[in-house]
Amino acid sequence: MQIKIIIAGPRGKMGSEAVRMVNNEDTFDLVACIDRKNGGKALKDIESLPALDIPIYEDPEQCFQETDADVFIDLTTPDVGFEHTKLSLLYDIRPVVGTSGFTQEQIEALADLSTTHGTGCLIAPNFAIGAVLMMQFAKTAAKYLPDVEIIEKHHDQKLDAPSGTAVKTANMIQETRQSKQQGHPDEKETLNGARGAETDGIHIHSLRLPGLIAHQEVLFGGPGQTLTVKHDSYNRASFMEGVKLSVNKVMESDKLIYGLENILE
Ligand SMILES: NC(=O)C1=CN([C@@H]2O[C@H](COP(=O)(O)OP(=O)(O)OC[C@H]3O[C@@H](n4cnc5c(N)ncnc54)[C@H](OP(=O)(O)O)[C@@H]3O)[C@@H](O)[C@H]2O)C=CC1
Ligand SMILES: O=C(O)C1=N[C@H](C(=O)O)C[C@H](O)C1
Repeated sequence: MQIKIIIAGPRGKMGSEAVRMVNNEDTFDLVACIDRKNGGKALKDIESLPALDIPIYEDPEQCFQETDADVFIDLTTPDVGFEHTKLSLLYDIRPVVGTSGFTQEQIEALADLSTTHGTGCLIAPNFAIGAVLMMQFAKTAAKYLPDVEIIEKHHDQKLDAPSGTAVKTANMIQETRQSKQQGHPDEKETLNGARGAETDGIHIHSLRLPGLIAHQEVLFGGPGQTLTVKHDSYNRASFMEGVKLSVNKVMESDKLIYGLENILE
């Protein structure tokens, strides 16, 4: 069976990689794109993209209304991605969302909409299989070594901090770790932010530098020992196996799935 796909953000770093991946998959058909143009070149003039003989929409609602599609892939920005995903569910087109930076409330709202419509939806904070394994190993380690800090490092064009991966890692750690405040009870920051962001006592430090792609270390400490679980993405192709798997799996789902670990066999 052919899976008909819409992509939003086709000229972006991830979106352009997804366009190439979909074009190279025999069972996937790219049927439309949502692209705001943003005063830049037309999609057809972007050398790194394959020739696209499909409708390109600026208005997402018009795209969902007029396009016969099975799956919608969003790789845009947090605010826009949330609106796109809502609309896609309203039109019963299954979203696969890589866009990060959604709040917990937004994810819950999308889960409700997905269930009400019986339309599958997959939100993956990280599509790289290695990153998912890193999160799972961290979840296991936290059971035995509950003192943990997360360092995530990304390219300097990233809009959201902390990364979706870091937030998801903290959530997964909370599933096995007893709630605790870490560090000295009397510790004080002499420079605001020195101890990073904090959720349930877990500190998250976000680094942004040119040259980086997507990297994370989860550090655990116990008496006389530390353990580091680390993952690096060196290019955006690292995410594409996960996008492929998500497109196939969302076709079989009638509710929202949050995290690639829930579809890995
Ligand atoms: N889940 C995962 O594994 C991964 C997730 N991500 C996430 O994916 C998202 C995209 O990342 P990345 O590709 O690096 O970012 P880019 O900035 O390269 O791409 C984002 C694209 O979204 C487009 N866009 C912005 N606003 C709109 C709009 N109103 N309508 C249509 N398109 C719009 C931009 O268009 P324009 O060019 O005109 O500004 C741009 O092309 C981010 O949220 C990132 O965190 C990234 C990597 C992996
Ligand atoms: O913006 C990125 O690049 C990435 N964003 C995702 C996140 O916020 O975790 C996934 C990956 O880290 C790359």
